Amino acid sequence: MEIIRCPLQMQQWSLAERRQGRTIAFVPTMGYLHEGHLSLLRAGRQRADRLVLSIFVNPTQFGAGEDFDSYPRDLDRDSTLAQPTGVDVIFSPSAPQMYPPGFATQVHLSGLTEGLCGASRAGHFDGVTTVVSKLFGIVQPQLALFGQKDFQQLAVIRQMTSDLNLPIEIVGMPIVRESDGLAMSSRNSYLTAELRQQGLSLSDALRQASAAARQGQRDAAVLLDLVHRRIGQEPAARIDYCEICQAQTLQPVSQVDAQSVLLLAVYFGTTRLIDNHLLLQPFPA
Ligand SMILES: Nc1ncnc2c1ncn2[C@@H]1O[C@H](COP(=O)(O)OP(=O)(O)OP(=O)(O)O)[C@@H](O)[C@H]1O
Ligand SMILES: CC(C)(CO)[C@@H](O)C(=O)[O-]
Ligand code: BAL
Repeated sequence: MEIIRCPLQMQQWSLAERRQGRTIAFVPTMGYLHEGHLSLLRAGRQRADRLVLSIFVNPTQFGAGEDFDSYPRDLDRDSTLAQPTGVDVIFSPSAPQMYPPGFATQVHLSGLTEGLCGASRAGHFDGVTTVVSKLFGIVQPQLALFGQKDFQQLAVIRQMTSDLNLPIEIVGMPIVRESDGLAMSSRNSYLTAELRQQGLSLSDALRQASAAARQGQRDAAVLLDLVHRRIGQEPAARIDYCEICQAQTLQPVSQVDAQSVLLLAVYFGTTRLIDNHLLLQPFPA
């Protein structure tokens, strides 16, 4: 496994592999790896000849006052975790290598980016679409894998890839959870034991709403009320958003059907956690 820091060197590596007729799968991350990331890597390993992981805490997708400075970073730890999955290259550039003086381009997607995380994190998705466009240009993958935990991000990347005619297959992967249901996230490392316990209310609320929907309750307002009441039991919880949306358009719905997804973002103290579930699918045990 090689660690490459220079974008040009990464691109040359990829172009050489492609000239040899080899396919490249790509998993973009911000590092501090957990089983969610590793599941993407294992799936990528099975689907292509070469596997590239990027680790880059992208400053442009963090707003003022967000956790860019405190975001966990540990490349040695990440290398140790990534190696057994069969990663060929970890691409880990610095911010000045990605955004040298004079950098002036922004990729902006309208519509899908406007609600949910886009509404509460101004400029976030411009940062994501711009950096992912750059990473795609540098890594030159045929395939890129993203987690459904970042449901809106996956929808945005799919549309961007289609709108820009990028010859890259976007693969969405299921949410990996801890045994008690908490969705894995690098940000879980911020939580005290007490806040982590309260954070379980996210998956618990999704589970309860899914059970109610599958038992026949299709009124979105009733299901959202159930979620508010469950999360409201936690003293440190502050709901950022709680919406039931159509999975492709991300527009709110009033009646639940097979395409309805319940999306949550909740602060526990200063830590913001996200989670979601397609309501009529059984919630994982
Ligand atoms: N629990 C998970 N299951 C599946 N995929 C995940 C999970 N958590 C993150 N991913 C995916 O890993 C990729 C990289 O995400 P990122 O590095 O931001 O990790 P994260 O743990 O979500 O961090 P954060 O704390 O920023 O939410 C994204 O495609 C994301 O959807
Ligand atoms: C896709 C991504 C790596 C872009 O910085 C990031 O948003 C993430 O980790 O989900
Ligand atoms: N997983 C999305 C990256 C972010 O929160 O900025």
